[in-house]
Amino acid sequence: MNTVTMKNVEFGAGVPKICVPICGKTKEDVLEQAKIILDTPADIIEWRMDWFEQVENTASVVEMAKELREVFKETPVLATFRSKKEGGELEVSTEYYVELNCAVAKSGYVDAVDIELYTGDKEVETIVTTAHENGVKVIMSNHDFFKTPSKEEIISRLCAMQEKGADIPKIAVMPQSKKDVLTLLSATNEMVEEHANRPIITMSMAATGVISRLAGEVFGSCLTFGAAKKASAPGQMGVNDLKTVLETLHKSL
Ligand SMILES: O=C1C[C@@](O)(C(=O)O)C[C@@H](O)[C@@H]1O
Repeated sequence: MNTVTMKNVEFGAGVPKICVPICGKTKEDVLEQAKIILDTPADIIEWRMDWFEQVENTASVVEMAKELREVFKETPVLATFRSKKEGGELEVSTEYYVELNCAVAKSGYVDAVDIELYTGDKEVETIVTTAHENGVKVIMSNHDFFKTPSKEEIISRLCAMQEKGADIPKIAVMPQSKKDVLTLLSATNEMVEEHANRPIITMSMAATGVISRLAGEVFGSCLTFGAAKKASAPGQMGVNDLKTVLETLHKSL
C-alpha cells in the first residue's frame, strides 16, 4: 500500500487524518472560519468553493486561495467544488467546472483538488493531468445522498477512480439502515485488502453512519471529516471530539 504525502501529512499510515471544511459565502466568512480552524487539530483543510459567492470568477477564487495559503502555511489545503447533484450548493457548467479546477490547480496555492468521478471521462482526464503537472494531488469523489449502493458497486466506483489516476479515491453514501453502514464498511475493507494500491476515503453519512467516520483505522479509510464552525455534510462530529475518539481507538489498536 502506497501512502500519499501533502506538506508533512502522510495519508494512509497510522491514525486517520482529520479534514475540516470551510463553507463561507464571503471572503470574510472564509477567513473567519479559517482562523477558527487554526486552533483545532485539523490535519487538512477543505475549502468548499461551491459555497463561495465569487466562485464563478476564477481570478477571485485564485485570490481567495492565496489568502488561505497565507493562513495555512503548513497545513494542506484541498479545494473542492461540490456539484449540486452530489450534495453541493451550486450547479455550474461542466466546462466551467473544468476551468475552475484547472485554474486552482495551476495557482500554486492548494495541495489537492477534489474531482467528481462522474464529471465525464475527458473532463476528468484534463483535470487530473493538469493537477499532476502542477504537483497537485487528486482526491476523486462520488456521493450518494439518498442511498447506499451494493458492496460490489462501491468497490467498482473506487476502482474506477484508481484507474483514472486518483491519488486518493473517496466515496460518501447515505445509509437507510444499519445494514447499509455495514455494507460501506465491508466494501472499504475489501477494497483495501484486495484492490487498492493507494489510500482511500469512505464514509456513511448522517447519524446512523457516524461510526464509519470513527473506524477508519480499523476498516481502511485514511481520512475523516469533522466540523469546526459549520458541518459540510450530515453526520460530521465536532473536530475536537473526533480527535479524542481517533486517538483513543489508536491506542488500543
Ligand atoms: O466528500 C466529502 C465528504 C463529505 O460529504 C462528508 O460526508 O463528510 C463532506 C464534503 O465536504 C466532502 O467534500
